[in-house]
Amino acid sequence: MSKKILVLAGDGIGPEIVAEAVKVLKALQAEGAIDVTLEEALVGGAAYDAHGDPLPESTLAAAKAADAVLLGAVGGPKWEPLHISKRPEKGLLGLRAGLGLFANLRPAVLYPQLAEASTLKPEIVSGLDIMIVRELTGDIYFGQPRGVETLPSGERRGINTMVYTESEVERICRVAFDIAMKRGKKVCSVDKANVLECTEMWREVATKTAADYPEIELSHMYVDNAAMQLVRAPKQFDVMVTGNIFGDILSDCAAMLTGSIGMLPSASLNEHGQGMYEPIHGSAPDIAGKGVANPLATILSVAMMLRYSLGAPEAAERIDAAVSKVLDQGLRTADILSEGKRQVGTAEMGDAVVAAL
Ligand SMILES: NC(=O)C1=CN([C@@H]2O[C@H](COP(=O)(O)OP(=O)(O)OC[C@H]3O[C@@H](n4cnc5c(N)ncnc54)[C@H](O)[C@@H]3O)[C@@H](O)[C@H]2O)C=CC1
Ligand SMILES: CC(C)CC(=O)C(=O)O
Ligand SMILES: [Mg+2]
Repeated sequence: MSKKILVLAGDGIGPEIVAEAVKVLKALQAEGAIDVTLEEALVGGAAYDAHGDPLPESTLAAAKAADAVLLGAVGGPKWEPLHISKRPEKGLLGLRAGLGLFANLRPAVLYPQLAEASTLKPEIVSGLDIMIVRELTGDIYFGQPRGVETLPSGERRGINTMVYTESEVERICRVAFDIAMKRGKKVCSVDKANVLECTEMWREVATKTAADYPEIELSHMYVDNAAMQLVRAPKQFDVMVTGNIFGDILSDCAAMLTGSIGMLPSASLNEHGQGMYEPIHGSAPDIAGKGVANPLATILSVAMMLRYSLGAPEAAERIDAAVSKVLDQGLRTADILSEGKRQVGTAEMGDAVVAAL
């Protein structure tokens, strides 16, 4: 039975990097390694331009009907003047909420070939393999009340609210504990329990949930310390579990441990195993249209898709191996270029991965 993949290229570098990931999918399809049907739709700024809505009903319906969604990125300066309800980012958040994608998995792995591309000393990052588990449908990104009001004095007041229920915290912690059971059995829960009551509850629920996982070594860390520790000694971490906004920030921070944000894939899963797969970076308007963006995070997101949602682990392994092989060949996009390596553009990097499958 052919698996349906909805392809949402989005804005900025999104179409460029998604085109390379689609090349990989089509190559595997052509040799019969996978059986997938690709459908395209608009999301983000591209959808707003065409339909006046960053997440048209037709796109959300197609996403709900798909076995998996591949998303490039959304956003850009063109749409920044829009009311926030029409911003491209609302399309992305609407997909996450609409599909119930509460569990965002962000692996930060340093390929040995990129040790010199990291801004940190090789001995600090070599062998790095962290999984950041980010809760994706709660927190201040979705909390109410929110917005900007005008006070009687005439000045404006902006408000956003960090909100979590015990069940939302328990649910994401169980995802993290289950993942850790297949890794190093260590979970660091990141919060700001010394200031924010919401995350004080987070810490209590994480501790309570861990009682069901006696083999898991659970620790807790305040988010400011966690950001520093990620740079100081990142290999102390196995699995990190945290809320939406802290996970957003810490995963970009972790990106630089791997050499570039252009290397980090992600999987966003709901309770039914359906997922949306996207690089953790954005639409990179500063390099959009130049053909220089690194497509590897998006290609590695396809490997996560094949592993987590499409039941094709062998094909996923082939993609991971092909990426490693291309790096062994010395090919580098500008963001991961180092002395003695050959610079290639987005399309050439995608072609090289296809040839290495
Ligand atoms: N999932 C999504 O769709 C996300 C969307 N955004 C949106 O993207 C737009 C730009 O946001 P920024 O803060 O600039 O973040 P960004 O992640 O797009 O770019 C940050 C920096 O990383 C570089 N970069 C990102 N991806 C790269 C790649 N694959 N290869 C080489 N270099 C890469 C960019 O050139 C830029 O210098 C905004 O509209 C923002 O809202 C931001 C984050 C995630
Ligand atoms: C619109 C943003 C929440 C996207 C983002 O920064 C992310 O998901 O990492
Ligand atoms: Mg982010």
